[in-house]
Amino acid sequence: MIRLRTMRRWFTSVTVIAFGLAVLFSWSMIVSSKNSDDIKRLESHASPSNGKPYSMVKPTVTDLKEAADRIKELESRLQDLELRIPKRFPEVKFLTYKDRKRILITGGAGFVGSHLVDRLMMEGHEVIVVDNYFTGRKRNVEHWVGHENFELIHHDIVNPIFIEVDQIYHLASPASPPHYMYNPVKTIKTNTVGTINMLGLAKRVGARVLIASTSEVYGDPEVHPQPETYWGHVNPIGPRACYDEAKRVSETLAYSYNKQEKVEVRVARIFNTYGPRMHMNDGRVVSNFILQALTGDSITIYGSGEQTRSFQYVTDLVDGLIKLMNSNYSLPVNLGNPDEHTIKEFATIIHEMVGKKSTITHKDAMEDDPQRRKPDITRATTILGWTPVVPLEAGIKKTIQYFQGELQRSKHSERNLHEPSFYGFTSKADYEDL
Ligand SMILES: O=c1ccn([C@@H]2O[C@H](COP(=O)(O)OP(=O)(O)O[C@H]3OC[C@@H](O)[C@H](O)[C@H]3O)[C@@H](O)[C@H]2O)c(=O)[nH]1
Repeated sequence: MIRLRTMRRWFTSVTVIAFGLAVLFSWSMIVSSKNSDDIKRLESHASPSNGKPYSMVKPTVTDLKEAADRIKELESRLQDLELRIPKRFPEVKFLTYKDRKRILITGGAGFVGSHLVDRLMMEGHEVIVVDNYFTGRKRNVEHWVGHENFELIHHDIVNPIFIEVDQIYHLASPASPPHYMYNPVKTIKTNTVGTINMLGLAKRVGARVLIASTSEVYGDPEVHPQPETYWGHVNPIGPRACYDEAKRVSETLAYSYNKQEKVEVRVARIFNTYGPRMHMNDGRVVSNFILQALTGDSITIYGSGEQTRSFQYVTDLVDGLIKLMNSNYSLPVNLGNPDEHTIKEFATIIHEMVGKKSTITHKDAMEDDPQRRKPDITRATTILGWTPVVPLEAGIKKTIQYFQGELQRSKHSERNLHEPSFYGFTSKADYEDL
């Protein structure tokens, strides 16, 4: 597939260049034949066919000048066309055949998935993204489209897919409460039927699978902070159950395939994560508060604001996911930043950092909203040697800048919305900044 696309790109470029050259060639032929007719006439001192005197043939020089200008114009148009064809990609490492892996990322066009794509691509792996674009966007990965190590497949993993891969990061699922509650049955299908499809694929091709689970498997926890050994406190028929319970089943499926079919599994329990490429309509607290503060709307706290969350920046999560996938550890691992804040405090932080004159207001509490959440990351630290490194302030600063850009873009026309090709890309320099 990758070769076919590369060939198709080359074929298109060659066709465009050939077409341009053909236009140039025919133009110069017309001009030169016209010119040679005139020269012949000049040589034979004959009058032009319209019977005008010899002096009237002189404008051919002007014709030639016009032709030269026209050729220049065509050449520059051709250059413009050529410039559009070859694409500049972020720099990727070269890996030998032995070290390079074929990696499938379900939900790879989403917020977390696309950052993982960037890291794995830059490390020199072959990356295949499968996404149904329910919450993911092509725009998140468009800077890789056309790269020989990259493949983007529009597919819903609720239906089986057959491809040869070494590793599968199974990230596909809506993750924000309003999104997963929007179509609860679909959320359950994605995390159950979709997970079965991925585990089945892993079984057939001998791939290792990492399941993106969640802190929501702990429900409204009665143990604080939450270690992986805690079994959780989930309301099985509440509005969050479609996500919480489906993720719990997803974990159960992983360990059942491991036990019965010897599929190698990894389970990451992901805590609240934020950063660039979050959707403007994501609906989670980080994007809501930043957008409200930037636009001068009221910052809306659901309930008292005494509930707590611990926020991790997306690049820290990506580090943890890659470390976990490549470790020898198969039990669940919490990935989150233990820096805990009440939602009230968080509203004040955003309010101060954005520096606009929004007011902070309260709305009704969400049903079954977990009251305290903070990961115990002892396991990740001791087994993976992983700890989050991005401080809240640095991460929020980057996220504010990103949403400022999004607001600017949404003011522009639809055509401009698709212009920047390195959208939300975290370069090496950006990592050093954090
Ligand atoms: O505008 C808002 C949005 C949210 N909130 C509150 O902020 C807290 C965090 O809410 P979010 O919607 O960001 O995320 P939640 O913690 O409820 O769920 C998240 O948990 C971890 C991940 O697996 C998922 O991304 C998501 O399910 C909640 O207490 C919520 O009620 C507000 O006060 N105002």
